[in-house]
Amino acid sequence: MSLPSINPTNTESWKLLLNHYKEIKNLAVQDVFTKESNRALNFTVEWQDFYLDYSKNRLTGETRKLLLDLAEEVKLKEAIEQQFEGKKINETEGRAVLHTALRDFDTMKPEVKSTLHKMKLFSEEVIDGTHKGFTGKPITDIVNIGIGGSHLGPDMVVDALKFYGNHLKIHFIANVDGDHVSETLKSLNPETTLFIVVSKSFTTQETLVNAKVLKDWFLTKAEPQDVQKHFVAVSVNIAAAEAFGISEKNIFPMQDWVGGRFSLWSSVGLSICCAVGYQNFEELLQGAFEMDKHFKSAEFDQNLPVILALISVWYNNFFEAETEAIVAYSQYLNKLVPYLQQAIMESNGKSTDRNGNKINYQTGTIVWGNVGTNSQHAYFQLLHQGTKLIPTDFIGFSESLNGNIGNHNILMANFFAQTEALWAGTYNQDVQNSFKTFDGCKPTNTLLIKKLTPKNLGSLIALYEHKLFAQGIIWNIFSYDQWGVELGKTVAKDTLSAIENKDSGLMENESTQNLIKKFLE
Ligand SMILES: O=P(O)(O)OC[C@H]1O[C@H](O)[C@H](O)[C@@H](O)[C@@H]1O
Repeated sequence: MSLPSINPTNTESWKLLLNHYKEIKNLAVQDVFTKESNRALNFTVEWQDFYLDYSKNRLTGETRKLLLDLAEEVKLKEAIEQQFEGKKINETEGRAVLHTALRDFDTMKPEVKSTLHKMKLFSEEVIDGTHKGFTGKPITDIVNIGIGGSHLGPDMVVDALKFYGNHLKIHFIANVDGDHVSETLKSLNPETTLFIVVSKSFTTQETLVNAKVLKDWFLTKAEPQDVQKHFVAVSVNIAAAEAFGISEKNIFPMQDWVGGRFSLWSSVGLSICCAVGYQNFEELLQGAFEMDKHFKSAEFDQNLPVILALISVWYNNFFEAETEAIVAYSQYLNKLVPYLQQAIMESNGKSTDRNGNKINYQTGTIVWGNVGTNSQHAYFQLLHQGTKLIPTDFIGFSESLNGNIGNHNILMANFFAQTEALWAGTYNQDVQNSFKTFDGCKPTNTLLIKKLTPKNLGSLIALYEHKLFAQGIIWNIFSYDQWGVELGKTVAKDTLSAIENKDSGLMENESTQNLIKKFLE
């Protein structure tokens, strides 16, 4: 059974939404809070430690109803079921999409269970010092070598859960930039460093090149037989990892039904496990599992990922907003946006529909942002008074982790103040100075979460995973392939031969030829 393929613009609800949009697009809706009783509570969803207030949006009860109808008409419910049932919904690659199976503690697949067990035993030995380096010293540093999904997820989570961390220092090498590799090596001692080579395919150029550079560096101080104590791999491609010189017992398997950008829950999360301990890693998974159950079973009008997806479609396809910002008021979530950029933009950056036809409406949004309050002093001017509409998600936590209540109160005062200022602007105020006039009506979703725990982080990540999937279904695209990335990789092989052979003529394009010539000078 394949995913339903329905052009959203042909649905009845889309047509009604178009008319409805015309009616409300120019309304200054700031005063909905005085006009509608219980506006805030009517547009709020409370679930476990999460409180989503989406009342500061340019939508009414009618908008919500029509958007919910749209979700029904494109058969979102059926699509969700197909994903969780393991149907091959990644049709262009003929694969199921089951990152949710990695955290399904009710019916865990045996291969998932055994990999988790292997991760637990290994990480415990590294943390407690039982696992020794080639000179008998315990491990102090871990280097995760991987790129894209084999880097962004672990890097983000290790940083986000720093509070729960132990003595191990985790480093990440993704870029093939040799300067970065050299800078990282400066602080490392081969006797006490563990390298985790993470590549689902074990064919990614950057990762294989970096892994070889690091192995060569290691072998300047150690003997070939010492490699097994210092190099482990995470991959679907066991044979390629073995060919690199890592023995099977040191390879942590993963499955092809786990997409790279959704793989932090798999053995790709080994560096997370080592950084915060297996128990915290399992809680991260538990949090995601809770969100999975919510996504699967909650009515759409109470369903966090579905609500966020529909609001985003409303701005993207009707208001023609091209981008959306995500601003987390927690320094621990410094790397959330780069992580979400891959998850969201690699998934929904598509212009062919599920029937293989060119699409004539907008799909994937451009996602950007940073942490608050830093963002306020950088680009918030554009949110407040620029000409573009930029719907923004605000993510904040009621409790801080280290105390320091004074700072936390100020942080959160800014968090609340911004959504209010963006919404209200100077509406209804007698401002004589046009430069100091703020239109307001700038939409925001506020996600207030009790505390940054591993479990809540797991739920938060899964929330965005499901949001992007729901959007992909509405847009009638395949969210789980990434053919666009492949072309660049192929061309890079040609440019590398042009560079290595010192022959810019190997390239067809005149501009590229000239640039390579200049580079070779
Ligand atoms: O894990 P690997 O096979 O090395 O792949 C790493 C990355 O490669 C490409 O960039 C893909 O587009 C990503 O989705 C993937 O995460």
